[in-house]
Amino acid sequence: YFFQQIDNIPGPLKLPFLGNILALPRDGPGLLQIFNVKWTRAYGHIYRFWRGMFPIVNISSPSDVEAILASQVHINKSVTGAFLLPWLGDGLLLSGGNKWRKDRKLLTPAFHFQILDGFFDVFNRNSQIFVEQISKRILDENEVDIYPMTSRCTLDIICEAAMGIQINAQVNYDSEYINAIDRVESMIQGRVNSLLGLLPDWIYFQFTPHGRECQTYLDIVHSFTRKVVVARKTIVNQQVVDEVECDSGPKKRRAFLDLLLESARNGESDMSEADIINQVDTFMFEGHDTTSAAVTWFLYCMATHPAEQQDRVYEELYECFGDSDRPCSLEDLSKLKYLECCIKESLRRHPPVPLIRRRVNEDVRLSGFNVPADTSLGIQIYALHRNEEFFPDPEAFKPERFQPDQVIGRNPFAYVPFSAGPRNCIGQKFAMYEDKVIVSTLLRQFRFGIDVHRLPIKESLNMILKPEGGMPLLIAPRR
Ligand code: HEM
Repeated sequence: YFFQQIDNIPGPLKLPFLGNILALPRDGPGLLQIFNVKWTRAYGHIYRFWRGMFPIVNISSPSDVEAILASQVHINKSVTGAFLLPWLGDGLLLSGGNKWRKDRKLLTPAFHFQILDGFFDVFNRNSQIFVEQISKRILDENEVDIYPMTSRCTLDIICEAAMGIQINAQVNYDSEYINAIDRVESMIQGRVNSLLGLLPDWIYFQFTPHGRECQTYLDIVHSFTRKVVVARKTIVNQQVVDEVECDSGPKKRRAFLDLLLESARNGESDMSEADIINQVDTFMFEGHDTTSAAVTWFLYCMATHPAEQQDRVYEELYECFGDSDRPCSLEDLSKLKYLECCIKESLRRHPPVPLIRRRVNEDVRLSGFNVPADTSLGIQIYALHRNEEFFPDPEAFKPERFQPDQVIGRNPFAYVPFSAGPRNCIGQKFAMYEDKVIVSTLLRQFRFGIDVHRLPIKESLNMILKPEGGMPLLIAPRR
């Protein structure tokens, strides 16, 4: 019954046992094209393919996306999420059922509006260091690959804001952790879409060179996060907790990690040390790699549209800040309406999370097909955001699509860069504030351009949508 229902859904011809695995390209740009462009054009907004004997159904129409994301039933991750377990464990991103519900409830207060207000000094200080690093680099480099720099800036921010630890990755540039994360991500992606994905973990990690190399990088990542937890635990045990001024007077800023450590210490949660480390691995990854991709693609959009959109954003910033170098506040952000439209349009064209994975918990009808329980689903945000019915001329960068009058009446599930429904991004507000502070600080100081011979920069399908080969930009000081 299961196989028959799946094969009712259109999709590419499959081979016995191997399914379509041999048709999948090895490289990220190739994978992005085949899933989001080639197969979506050939078979429509719902299609199936076979990873060996395991079927995967990819969807990209707003009504199907709504049926899954808005549901309280289909909240578990698909079996392909299991490939991430050796890295992230069952932290918030991968856990399911009651564990996920309990953890989500515990962690939500760490991202409350009033708490986020207290992080502006962290956002501003690190953005300023970013400006200083760029200023140094442009003294003797024509082009600057901005991507590794944004990764270090966002890593510094998540470590300080959420973990309460300063690691100064922007200044001490050689970050073994960032390099290891890059390798782990692309090796996992390489495994999922190749014959290696058909091997169980114990064979893959012990007996294949690919698996052994991946394990080396996983060890680097885990030893880094363990150090972060140990360092913060020492501080929390000494009762040294940062204080910040909030509207309602001085308030304790409870770094996300403090919340985990304190609730475990006071017996308010049953989180073991291993559980805490899984959450830290999850938030360190989700909290820095996504925002760094968002900032990088935004700067790409500005660099490729210098005269119209970039100048208009600068004028808006100038109106708000004039010539001053003062830090950016929450109140300033509410005035930067055009900047917000540009950020949203950049998140549409280049969604940092291009694919969400779910397991269907009970039979569901999608686009007229019965999709049986236990099917692995891929929600293709990248293809969804390029649906011409909702976004005509989808490849064009048109920030006006997000002006209030244009948004009215648009299906809210046509645009979901932060996902939606009960398992939406817990860090959405944090990410938007951080993104706005970083890019507004950079654009107040520099004008961004790009050598036309570099165009287009290819997008690579990984867990995060990354620029293939980096993001070399031409950067000139404004003043
Ligand atoms: C522009 C930046 C960001 C984007 C585009 C983004 C996008 C997303 C998306 C699409 C999901 C759903 C993933 C899925 O269901 O598989 C998600 C989940 C999540 N995000 Fe983000 N994210 C961003 C920033 C952040 C930040 C800054 C944090 C932490 C501080 C964070 C933490 C998480 C966590 C923990 C989840 C899992 C939530 C759950 O399943 O309950 N994200 N994010």
